[in-house]
Amino acid sequence: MNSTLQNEETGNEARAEKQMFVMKCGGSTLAALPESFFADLRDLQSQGTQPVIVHGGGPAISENLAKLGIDTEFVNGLRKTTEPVLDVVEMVLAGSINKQIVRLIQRVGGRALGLSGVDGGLIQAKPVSNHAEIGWVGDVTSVQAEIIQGVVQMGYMPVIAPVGVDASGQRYNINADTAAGAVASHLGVSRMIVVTDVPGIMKSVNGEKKVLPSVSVQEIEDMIQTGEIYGGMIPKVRAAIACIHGDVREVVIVDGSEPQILSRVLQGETIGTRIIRMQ
Ligand SMILES: Nc1ncnc2c1ncn2[C@@H]1O[C@H](COP(=O)(O)OP(=O)(O)O)[C@@H](O)[C@H]1O
Ligand SMILES: CC(=O)N[C@@H](CCC(=O)OP(=O)(O)O)C(=O)O
Repeated sequence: MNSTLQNEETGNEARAEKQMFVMKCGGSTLAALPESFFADLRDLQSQGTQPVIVHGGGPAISENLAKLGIDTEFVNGLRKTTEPVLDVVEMVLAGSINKQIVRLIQRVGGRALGLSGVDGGLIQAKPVSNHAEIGWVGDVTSVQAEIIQGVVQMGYMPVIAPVGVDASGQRYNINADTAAGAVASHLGVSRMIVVTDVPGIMKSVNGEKKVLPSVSVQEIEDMIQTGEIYGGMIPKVRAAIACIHGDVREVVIVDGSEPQILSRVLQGETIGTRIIRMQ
């Protein structure tokens, strides 16, 4: 191949990657997301700003475990995952929730392709350090970014369920915020948008709850210490801190019920909470 052409193609590929962003949506929000949210995703896709979706589904997992009479427990925000729990996690995340999101995108005319971290070995994982205590919960060791790039090049929006796998074929339950942060880092996107059920990180100021427009890593650590950041917000901020060290410039936490929230964030509107890398 002539070298100018090769450079042009490499340049095009690099530009295409820059135009991707990772969007994580949590189980707490999924049911409440309006049709316009999916229309916004479709419009971004058709305009060439490619969304890569990583989703959760914690409440649906808990509901199904309860129906089956399987006890469930969280340790520091992570679900204790025994073998029977792992079966339900995979069934719900890679099955019903993943397909529900794909259908919602297709219903508004978007093109989506669902896959879990097991498919093609997309999300490689290893046991967390406290494996003996919490079972088959995984930490991400690597992400096969070329699978995501290939899906995008075929014209589909990847919709990824956070189930990981290792070389021996063992499955792992991975917190969706953690998985999304790892996907963002390995893809080298500049932005991750975390869609949840609150308008951002909130703090009480003179007895009034306010959304913080931006927070530093130190402020986050302080707010975890004081208990102002707790529960499901902890894995989000931890994933944000872990991923803003690489190519990722910012992580934005927003409320999915706000109209056209993704486009507005991508256009630079001051909305939600931005966790920005300090240079
Ligand atoms: N400082 C904070 N600001 C806003 N929400 C917080 C804060 N600390 C904890 N939270 C909790 O985090 C929740 C979002 O996490 P979670 O329920 O796990 O959502 P998701 O399903 O989107 O991952 C909020 O509904 C709120 O209860
Ligand atoms: C290890 C672990 O806790 N995994 C999560 C995976 C789903 C998830 O993270 O869903 P949300 O984004 O809706 O919370 C779980 O089992 O609930």
